[in-house]
Amino acid sequence: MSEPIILDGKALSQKLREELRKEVESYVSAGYRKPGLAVVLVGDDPASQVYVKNKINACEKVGIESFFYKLDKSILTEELLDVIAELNSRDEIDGILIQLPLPSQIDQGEVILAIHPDKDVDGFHPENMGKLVARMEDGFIPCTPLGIDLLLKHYDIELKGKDVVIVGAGFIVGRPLSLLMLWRDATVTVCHIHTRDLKKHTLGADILVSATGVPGLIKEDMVRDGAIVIDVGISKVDGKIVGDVDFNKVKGKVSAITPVPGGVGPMTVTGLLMNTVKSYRKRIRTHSTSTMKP
Ligand SMILES: Nc1nc2c(c(=O)[nH]1)N[C@@H](CN(C=O)c1ccc(C(=O)N[C@@H](CCC(=O)O)C(=O)O)cc1)CN2
Repeated sequence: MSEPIILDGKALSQKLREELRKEVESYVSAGYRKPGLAVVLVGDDPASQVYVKNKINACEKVGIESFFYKLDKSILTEELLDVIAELNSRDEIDGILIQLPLPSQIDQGEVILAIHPDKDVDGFHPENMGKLVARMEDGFIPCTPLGIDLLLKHYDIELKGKDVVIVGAGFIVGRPLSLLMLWRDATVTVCHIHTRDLKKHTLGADILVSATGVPGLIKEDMVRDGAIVIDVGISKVDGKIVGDVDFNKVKGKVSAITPVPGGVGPMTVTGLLMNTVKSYRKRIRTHSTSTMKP
């Protein structure tokens, strides 16, 4: 097999973020306020701290103002709901991001329901998940599925009629991605912890997506010759960031593959920026008198 195409999420992110930066700049030059994103981190999980820092830095580069809330790990659901109610009511905030996972005493479902669907730039609120099912363009698509879709589109990878196999049925990636791939007219299989013969399914994939966080789960003999492999996993092994896919062996068999790092991860952050600007565009159109600079 010849060398695979490396699906470079870092390079595509740079291009898309530059386009967003120019768009934001044009609104601000026309007298509008900057877009605003509230970033809420509860507790001190080291990986979450890194992701939040990356998101805040990325916001700054495209001209989105971020409002950072660092809350104590012992905070109660009701206290977090109060913070969200305040963020829902603030005009200068277009998007609310609650970094997941939350500490175990917090009711994650209640928290997601409390975010106003128009500011739910993570796309996790049932109204936005419903819009994904209903194929309504005005909803927010969760950031990792959105990032994967943009990456596939950029590399002209056709989805219609393709067999897409997703390993991992989590709330953040696997489940919403399955809906998005259906929207794109793919034939979708979702494998999970109770799947009996994982290899039987993965070998049937034209496009294989793994989102489990189990390093090295996807081995060479589980991938069909010429398949496209999207690795969403991020784990640390011996101080190195690795994905779910045994990259060095699998890359010899496939036609295209995402690296870790530098593949889906940066596209997740780009998806968040795109959703925030999408919310901003809509909100400055509907509240243009109150959002114009004096
Ligand atoms: N509210 C949310 N919480 C979480 C989400 C989410 O979409 N919304 N997704 C994941 C983590 N995540 C975003 O928050 C995320 C993970 C990884 C990356 C990334 O850029 N990874 C880099 C490597 C970064 C490193 O140095 O560790 C890469 O792959 O190149 C961005 C975002 C869980 N929580």
